[in-house]
Amino acid sequence: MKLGRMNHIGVATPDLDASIAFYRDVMGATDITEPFVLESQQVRVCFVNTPTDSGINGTQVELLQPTSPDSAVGKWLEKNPLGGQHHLCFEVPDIHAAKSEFEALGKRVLGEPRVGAHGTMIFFVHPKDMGGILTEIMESPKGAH
Ligand SMILES: CC[C@@H](C(=O)O)C(=O)SCCNC(=O)CCNC(=O)[C@H](O)C(C)(C)COP(=O)(O)OP(=O)(O)OC[C@H]1O[C@@H](n2cnc3c(N)ncnc32)[C@H](O)[C@@H]1OP(=O)(O)O
Ligand SMILES: [Co+2]
Repeated sequence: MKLGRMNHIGVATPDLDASIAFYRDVMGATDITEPFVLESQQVRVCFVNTPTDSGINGTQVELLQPTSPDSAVGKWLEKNPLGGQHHLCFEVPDIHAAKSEFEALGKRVLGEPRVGAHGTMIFFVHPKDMGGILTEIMESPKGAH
């Protein structure tokens, strides 16, 4: 696996609107997307866009509020009620090649690739195989490579 761009840091929150206010009022974020529900992951989600020198394509903070207590984020919040860093997401050019490479290294890929919040395919690798960090692998948007 060749490490790609860090696309986003997933942050779980019990209150998405309060987290949006925090990033806007405390952190000075000026570009926060409208929240939407992603049923497949049982989350309400939005992105805090961080600026870069060139002004484009900064790493995002992905704010996640569970829509069900039985979801992955819901269960995580049960153990971490204040919320916090939930996962890191790296881009790859080819999602299926990346999956095969992780599996060949004995890493547990959690389910089949599916469409993520950016409209490209994603999968997750088990935190216990990744130094304690739940890792999301995301196919880059077309034209990024
Ligand atoms: C918005 C859409 C999408 C995107 O496009 O960006 C997303 O980001 S969706 C994000 C939410 N979806 C997911 O997280 C899916 C993948 N996650 C899972 O499949 C599960 O959460 C899990 C990682 C397999 C854990 O589930 P489970 O085994 O049922 O929970 P446990 O509580 O028993 O955990 C076992 C073990 O792992 C530790 N753990 C769990 N989650 C994390 C985490 N986020 N980071 C680090 N470690 C984690 C947990 O503490 C347990 O450890 P021990 O207590 O030592 O046993
Ligand atoms: Co994510």
